[in-house]
Amino acid sequence: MPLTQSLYESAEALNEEFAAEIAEKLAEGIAQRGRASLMVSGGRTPLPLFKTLSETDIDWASVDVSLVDERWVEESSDASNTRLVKENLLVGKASAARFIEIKSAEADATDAALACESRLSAMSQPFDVLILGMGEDGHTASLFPCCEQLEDGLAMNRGRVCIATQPTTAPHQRMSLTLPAIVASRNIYLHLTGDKKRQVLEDAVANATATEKPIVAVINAAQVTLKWAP
Ligand SMILES: O=C(O)C(O)[C@@H](O)[C@H](O)[C@H](O)COP(=O)(O)O
Repeated sequence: MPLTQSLYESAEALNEEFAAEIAEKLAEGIAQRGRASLMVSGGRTPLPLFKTLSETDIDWASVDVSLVDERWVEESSDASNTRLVKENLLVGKASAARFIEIKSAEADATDAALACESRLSAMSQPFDVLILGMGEDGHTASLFPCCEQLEDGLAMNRGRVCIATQPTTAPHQRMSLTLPAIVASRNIYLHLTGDKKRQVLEDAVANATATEKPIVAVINAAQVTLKWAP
């Protein structure tokens, strides 16, 4: 599948145009199906986009928001993607959106995966807009090249929407959407900033297998739009 590339001169330009495009796709979903779904990634890259989106005119009361992946930590932790989203996206105009929690009280995310799938099933699926990030090791969502659960995460025929993963090269157990749940989404974006990540992506697409660099699994299976700025 081809990777559509939207390259911007600055992160500010990217945020403005990307937020407007997300607004348009969510409005389409609401017009056609009554509600729309927005799946976001955590990490540092989306922070300025969250701020722009939170002030964008969208019928937020008709939007369900959740996470592509979560670190299995308390919401009070700085590493919590839930906290990041609640403090930076679900504020201002976007505070009217409904947030579907990925994290729950179980100590081990493995014991929480089926209940998490059931909460996500309340959202309009396939997801209208899904935004991925990527690590410099080629992981996306919490599908890490090093994790034992990668085969399960990439399997297209096991009927799973999310699984627990345990990276060995990054902290925290995770909950992650699986490849089939990601690639079923209506509009899939890969949001990257900086030359280094663009180089990692180019090298991965040219030279790596899906298990070596899981971002390749997504690009091979779906139409993905890269949103990149320096
Ligand atoms: O919770 C997470 O860790 C993610 O959702 C993860 O997949 C992230 O998108 C990449 O690790 C990039 O992270 P940065 O944006 O911080 O570089």
